[in-house]
Amino acid sequence: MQTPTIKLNDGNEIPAIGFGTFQIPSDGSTYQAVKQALAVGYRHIDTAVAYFNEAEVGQAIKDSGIPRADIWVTSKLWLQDFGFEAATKAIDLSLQKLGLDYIDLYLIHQPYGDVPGAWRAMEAAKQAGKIRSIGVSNMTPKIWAQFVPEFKTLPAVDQVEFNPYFQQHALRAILAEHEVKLEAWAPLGQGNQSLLNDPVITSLAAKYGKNAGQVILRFENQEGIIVFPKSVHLERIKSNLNSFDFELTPAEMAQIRALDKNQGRHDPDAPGVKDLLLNAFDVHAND
Ligand SMILES: NC(=O)C1=CN([C@@H]2O[C@H](COP(=O)(O)OP(=O)(O)OC[C@H]3O[C@@H](n4cnc5c(N)ncnc54)[C@H](OP(=O)(O)O)[C@@H]3O)[C@@H](O)[C@H]2O)C=CC1
Ligand SMILES: O=C(O)C(=O)[C@@H](O)[C@H](O)C(=O)CO
Repeated sequence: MQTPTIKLNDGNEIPAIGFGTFQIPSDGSTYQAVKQALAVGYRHIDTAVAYFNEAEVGQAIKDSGIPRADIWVTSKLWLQDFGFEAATKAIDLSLQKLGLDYIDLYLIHQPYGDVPGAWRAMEAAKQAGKIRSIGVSNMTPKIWAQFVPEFKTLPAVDQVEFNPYFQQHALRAILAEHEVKLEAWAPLGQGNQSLLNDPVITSLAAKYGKNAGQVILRFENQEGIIVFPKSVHLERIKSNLNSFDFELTPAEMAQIRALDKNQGRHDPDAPGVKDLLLNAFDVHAND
């Protein structure tokens, strides 16, 4: 099954659904999950240097036998590598770990510190053909206003937390103005049971003969949002992808829109968040 694509503001077409790899360990599990995802039809993989699993992602892609041009690969620059020179080196290192000649989409993973220097390095890498599209992640309206007006190139995406309980209306208005696509991280609320068991979601699932995850992903897709749910279970890997063969009506979309609680698990504007993240993910710990 061919998955739909979404056109970015730089002209590239990204598969609307991909496979997320956060918290899948590098003990063979990432290799196995990505291999299974590709085998069942995913053509878009989301990874990051801070997930410590780029090498297994790259190996699974290589061993899949699928032509490189048919797979969209996203990776991300972590906080220790901001600034022009460090970012330039980090991009080459990610390419090396992935075993790829180019990355389709590369993101500023967390927007703190020398973001302008990192962005210039990403623009240069794009120019050099090492990256096809560049974007940002975890930019709130406040952080967007701090950095993006000075960027020479507009980001193609902002990858932020999004699910029916956290619909990011203020940010979406800004992104729409610039034709920047929203990518949803944690599109299933990281398995949030109250969301998955919400009566609005479960009643629609029963109506369409789908599961709750499929209804949530379909809602997000119909909102024009790019998703990449993560799972290490083959049945879920398959069912999450199989969420494009039914259509929610405008009234049903309105019902899910009404579930918004503007409630996320992560607040990028919170004081001290940069240090918390740096402590949690030290990408040079083993250098
Ligand atoms: N830019 C950023 O800062 C961030 C980016 N991301 C990216 O976004 C991706 C997706 O977000 P993620 O945080 O993984 O969260 P998701 O919303 O994709 O949820 C993943 C969790 O939900 C469970 N799950 C998967 N499918 C189903 C289903 N159909 N029904 C019920 N439970 C299900 C999984 O369990 P199991 O594996 O056991 O099936 C896992 O525990 C990440 O993997 C990563 O690539 C994520 C966080 C932050
Ligand atoms: O998973 C990611 O990509 C992250 O950046 C995480 O750090 C995420 O933002 C988080 O765990 C916040 O609490």
